[in-house]
Amino acid sequence: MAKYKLFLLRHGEGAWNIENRFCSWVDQKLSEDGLEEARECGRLLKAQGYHFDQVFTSLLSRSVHTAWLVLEAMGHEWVPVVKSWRLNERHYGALIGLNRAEMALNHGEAQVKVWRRSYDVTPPPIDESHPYFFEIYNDRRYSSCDVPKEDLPRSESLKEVLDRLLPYWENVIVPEIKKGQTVLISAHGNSCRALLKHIEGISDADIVGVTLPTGIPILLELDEDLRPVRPRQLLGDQDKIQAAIKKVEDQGKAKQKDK
Ligand SMILES: O=C(OP(=O)(O)O)[C@H](O)COP(=O)(O)O
Repeated sequence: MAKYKLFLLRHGEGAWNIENRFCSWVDQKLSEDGLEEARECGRLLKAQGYHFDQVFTSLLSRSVHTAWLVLEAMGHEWVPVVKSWRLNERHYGALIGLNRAEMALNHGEAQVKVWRRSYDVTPPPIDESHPYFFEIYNDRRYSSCDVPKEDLPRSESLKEVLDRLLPYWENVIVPEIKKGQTVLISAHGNSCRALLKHIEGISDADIVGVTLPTGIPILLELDEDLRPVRPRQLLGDQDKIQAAIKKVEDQGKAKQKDK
């Protein structure tokens, strides 16, 4: 018997999703399609009769903006939105800004899949010679985190994402859920994958096969210990959802041309 409902959402398409570049901690905005995906997500949730008491986002604009558009489309702009770097996308280190299809040509599709989807492989760290280093670390949003700026990640495996996300999940989000609040987490492909791995107990090997599309709400029905009582549900048209997942998987193919 489900006691709680939890919703996870990867933000709508961002500008660098279109360019097929690793975006990660670079603060790209939603594309026109991404804005519409977020609104459509809100309309769908409203039509299905859902509502939220609390929304959690990362510090990155694309997840915040997605949450705002979802709430606006639901007519629930008043719902509190709480932000933390701990829900940020995985830090892709020195890979940030690189084009996945070009990387697949240079390093092979298998290596790109390891970088993108493996559990415990950490990409090379970003350093001051990287074109986006100062844009990220000089940004004021990282001045008031719960760790000093110097201790923020310079690159992360999915495991390291889970390590920094878990304290926030356990200490901030779980208590809200256990109070009976219906929570939406508007985050990113890999921060949502890390949380799914934890909640669903997905193995290190099987998480490689989990890819999340943009703008599709994921409903988790949980028991009193926050364990799933049935498989996750990706809400919406199932053919479109499968096509959207394939689109994300195909980003790592060498032959793929940018839009
Ligand atoms: O910024 C990113 O994800 P996001 O679009 O969910 O924020 C990453 O670049 C996702 O890349 P990946 O799908 O190769 O893991």
